[in-house]
Amino acid sequence: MSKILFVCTGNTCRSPMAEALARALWQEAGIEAEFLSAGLAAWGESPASPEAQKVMAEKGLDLSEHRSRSLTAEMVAEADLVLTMTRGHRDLIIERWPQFAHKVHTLWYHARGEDRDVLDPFGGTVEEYRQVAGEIEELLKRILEQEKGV
Ligand SMILES: N[C@@H](Cc1ccc(OP(=O)(O)O)cc1)C(=O)O
Repeated sequence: MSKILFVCTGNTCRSPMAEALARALWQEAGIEAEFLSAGLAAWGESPASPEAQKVMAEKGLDLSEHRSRSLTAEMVAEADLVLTMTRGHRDLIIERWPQFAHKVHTLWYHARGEDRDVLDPFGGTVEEYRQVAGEIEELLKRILEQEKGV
């Protein structure tokens, strides 16, 4: 079973939403995979931001149990694929652990081959979070289609 790790900065907004959305999409498609998320600058064990929780709840997904975690070498080593929200995140991971460079990509690049970032909604409005969640969901659907060989 493949293991996909999503990485952002704080692990309270983008990567927890990506993790929850991916789990739901893959489950719906009947494809087994394991998902987790972490942050490069995660602070303690913080819950997902209230806006992220709200936007996920609108989609029937529960982020209330989420607690932020810092990315570790072990997490990267154990993942089959590491998808980052920005090129900066990708570059930092590769700088820290060059031996895993082959499996670290941005979400945008892996989904669409484009050098773009999923920008940080931290401090933004719920509508901004909704847009970011929509962007992440579209990119995940593209990856899922590729996995299904569509
Ligand atoms: N800006 C935050 C850190 C932070 C940054 C980004 C952020 O969003 P995400 O979880 O999507 O990286 C969350 C938290 C702070 O000052 O503590």
